[in-house]
Amino acid sequence: MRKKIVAGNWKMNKLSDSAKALFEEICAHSQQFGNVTVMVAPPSLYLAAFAKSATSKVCIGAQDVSAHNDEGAYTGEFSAAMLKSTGGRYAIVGHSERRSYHGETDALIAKKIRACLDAEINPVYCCGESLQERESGKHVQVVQSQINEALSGFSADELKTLVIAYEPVWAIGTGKTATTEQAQEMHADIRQFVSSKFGADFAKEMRILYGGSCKPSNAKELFSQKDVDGGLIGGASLNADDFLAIIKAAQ
Ligand SMILES: O=C[C@H](O)COP(=O)(O)O
Repeated sequence: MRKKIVAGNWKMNKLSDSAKALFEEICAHSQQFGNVTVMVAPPSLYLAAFAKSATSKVCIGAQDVSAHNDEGAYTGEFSAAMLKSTGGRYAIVGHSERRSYHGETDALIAKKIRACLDAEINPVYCCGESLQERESGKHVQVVQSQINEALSGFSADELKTLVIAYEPVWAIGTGKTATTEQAQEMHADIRQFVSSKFGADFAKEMRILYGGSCKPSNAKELFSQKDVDGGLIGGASLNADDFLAIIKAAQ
C-alpha cells in the first residue's frame, strides 16, 4: 500500500512573516494528517528556519537543488548535502518552471537526482507535456522520453526514494485541471513505463503525484484514482484552509 504524499510548492511567494505564519498554521494541524506524508517546499531562504521548527509530521523540501554536491564556486546555488544538513528531506527537481525559465534539461536533472540520492535527499522528479504536445497526441511519448533521459543512469535500488510528479504544463497555475481520467491514464502509463525499466516490484511501490490546479474541490476525486498517490500543490498550498483540505482529501 503506497502512502500518499501532499506536497506544497510555494514557488516564489510570501514574505518572511506571512511565510512563517502559514507554516505555523500547517504545523498546528499536523496531528490530523493521519497516514499522509506532508511536505512543504518554501522559498529556499526559509528552509533552515522551517526545518528547525517543523513537527515530526511535516517534512521540509527544496524547490530545486544544485547538480553539484562538492562545495565550490557555484554562486547562488546550494547543495543537497547542505539541504540535508538543515533538516530538509525532499527536493523538487525538473519543475516545468525550471525547465522553461532556466533551460534545464533532463540530462542536468539527472545530475540533480544523483546529487539528491548521494546526500540522502528524496528527489521529487517533475515531468509533463505542454498543451501543444497534448493536443497533438504526443503526451505519452514526451513524458516517457523525459523519464527515460532523467532516470536511465540509475538502478532500481538507487531510486528507492524517488517520487515522480506528473504535472501537465497546461494545467499549472491555469485553473485547468487534467480530468481524473487524463490523470489516471498518464499515471498508469508512467507506472507501466517505469515497470518496464526497473521492474514491477519497484513500480508498484513508487509514488506518482499529480500537479496542476489541484484544489480542495477536485483533490478527493484525483487522489481516489488507482495510480494517483497524492499531489504537488502550487497555488492552493499558499492558503492554510485550502492546503489542509487537500491533505484531508488524501486521507
Ligand atoms: O509545483 C506545483 C505545480 O506547478 C502546480 O501548481 P498549481 O497548483 O498552482 O497549478
